[in-house]
Amino acid sequence: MLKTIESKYGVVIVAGGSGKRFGNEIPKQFLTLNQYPVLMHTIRQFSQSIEKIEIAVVLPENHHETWKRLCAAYDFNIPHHISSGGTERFYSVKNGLEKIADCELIGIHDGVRPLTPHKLIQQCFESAGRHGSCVPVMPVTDSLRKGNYQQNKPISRENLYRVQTPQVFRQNWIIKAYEQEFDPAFTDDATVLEKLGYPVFLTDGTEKNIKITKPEDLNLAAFYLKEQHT
Ligand SMILES: Nc1ccn([C@@H]2O[C@H](COP(=O)(O)OP(=O)(O)OP(=O)(O)O)[C@@H](O)[C@H]2O)c(=O)n1
Ligand SMILES: C[C@](O)(CO)[C@H](O)COP(=O)(O)O
Repeated sequence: MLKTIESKYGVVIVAGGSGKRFGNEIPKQFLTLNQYPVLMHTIRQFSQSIEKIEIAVVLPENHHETWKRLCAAYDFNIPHHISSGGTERFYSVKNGLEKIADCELIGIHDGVRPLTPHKLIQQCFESAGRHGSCVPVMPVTDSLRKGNYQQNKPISRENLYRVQTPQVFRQNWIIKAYEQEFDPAFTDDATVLEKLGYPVFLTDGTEKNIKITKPEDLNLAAFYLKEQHT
């Protein structure tokens, strides 16, 4: 557990999406993974990593009742604020940020990354405390080609990274960044921050920090959890 002493840390956990690529009627963040809904695993990882962390959870507008029912059914009582998702992840993050009071650092995390290790969460907050921002990444390991099936060419994978969350920032930087107009080039929070010229510091992520995007990812997450307990 990272003890925050006088500093205050917060996290916005975005779970306001509908999960089109997963293709299930109930969005993937509410599906069961090893006895608990995905989103409960995610929230628990943060509450167990950082002492007294303030948590804001963003849910689809039409699923507040679903979440209320799940919290009651699972006796889930980790304190958290709730807000509603927007049409883009950008707007969901913006809504979540409004719920977090004054603090030094804010993390932003995908609700569908339920296996983020405590150590990685702590590493991102510690590093953002030193550098102002911190984003976990994994080096690309496959060979890469750019183009289409008929015409394509190899491109170097040197210095290319896959980006994960939690992405952690000084609160005043990220609040200011999210005051910008939405830009389709905003694919994560680091892209929002750096449009204002703030530096993005990287740290090593982990393969286990998977994002549940398609049904096979839920199976992989279950496999990782089983492995952890054997
Ligand atoms: N308007 C949105 C879109 C996404 N998210 C959240 O951002 C995280 C990463 O997004 P992704 O995996 O793309 O989730 P979905 O948008 O739900 O999936 P899809 O793109 O397949 O529809 C998820 O926790 C998702 O709930 C959100 O809060 N609000
Ligand atoms: C924020 C993110 O998880 C970093 O990899 C990713 O950009 C989310 O992308 P998605 O297209 O919304 O899944």
